[in-house]
Amino acid sequence: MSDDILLSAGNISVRFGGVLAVNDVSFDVRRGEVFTLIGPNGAGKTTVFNLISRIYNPTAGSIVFEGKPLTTQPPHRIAALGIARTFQNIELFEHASVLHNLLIGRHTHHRSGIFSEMFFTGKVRAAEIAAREKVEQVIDLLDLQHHRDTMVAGLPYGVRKVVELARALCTEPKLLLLDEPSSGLNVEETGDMAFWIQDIKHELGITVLMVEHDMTLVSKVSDRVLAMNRGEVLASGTPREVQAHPGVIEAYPGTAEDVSGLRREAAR
Ligand SMILES: Nc1ncnc2c1ncn2[C@@H]1O[C@H](COP(=O)(O)OP(=O)(O)OP(=O)(O)O)[C@@H](O)[C@H]1O
Repeated sequence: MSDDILLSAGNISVRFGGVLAVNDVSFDVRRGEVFTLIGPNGAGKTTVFNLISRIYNPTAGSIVFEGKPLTTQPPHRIAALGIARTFQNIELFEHASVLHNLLIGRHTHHRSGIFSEMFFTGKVRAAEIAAREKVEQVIDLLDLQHHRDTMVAGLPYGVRKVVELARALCTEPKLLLLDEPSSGLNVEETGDMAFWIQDIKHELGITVLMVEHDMTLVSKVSDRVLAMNRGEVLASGTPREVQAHPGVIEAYPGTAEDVSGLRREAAR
């Protein structure tokens, strides 16, 4: 596997009873890029995400991360390997402040041994200082200073999405999985989200693998796109190439709006 490939999925399939949710799908995610999975509802995008986070096991195929097989790793090792994710439905501690959520997020992924923690050794102190510094850096990057001491439950939905993104970044991932970052956001908030994703790529150099429906966001931030339908790969390439692909436009029978959105983006 070439050095510039961070994650490689080879001929992966997943079957749930009679449903072949993912059927012989292969793709590579290059270091430093934003790679996006698109496709109509039920295409298999979330299942691919859940394979990478080790929530599911593939029925067939392999996933390799930094040259090592990922599918032999237990789910709790994923964060330590350098993979962080956000969820379609935000998962944060509602009754803790933004700062605490970020510190907890950081802490659960960077544990020292029980002995060092009990005696608060130099190593633990250094880790605590590093955690604080990282959290402050992320608060600055995502412009969350104003909300740092606010309880998550009291924040508007759009800000909570940014906090969830911040929590994932505090673990200093090599690969960030974003599950529908624009879901529930209005147009202006989606524009802000595009801006944060670009900053994460350019300023932190983090590779992003995203599932997203909003084609404006997809076109703005993605280097490459993989379109899926009914568990299979329909097309892959730049956002423009994929959106102009006849099979992709055909696969969006849902609403006229979806299709015209795709055509509009492809024509830009
Ligand atoms: N745990 C499960 N058990 C049984 N079937 C499942 C499970 N997870 C997903 N599926 C099925 O697998 C197929 C792919 O679903 P998946 O959620 O991956 O699609 P998706 O592209 O993420 O869709 P959406 O855009 O609606 O989130 C669907 O037919 C779905 O019903």
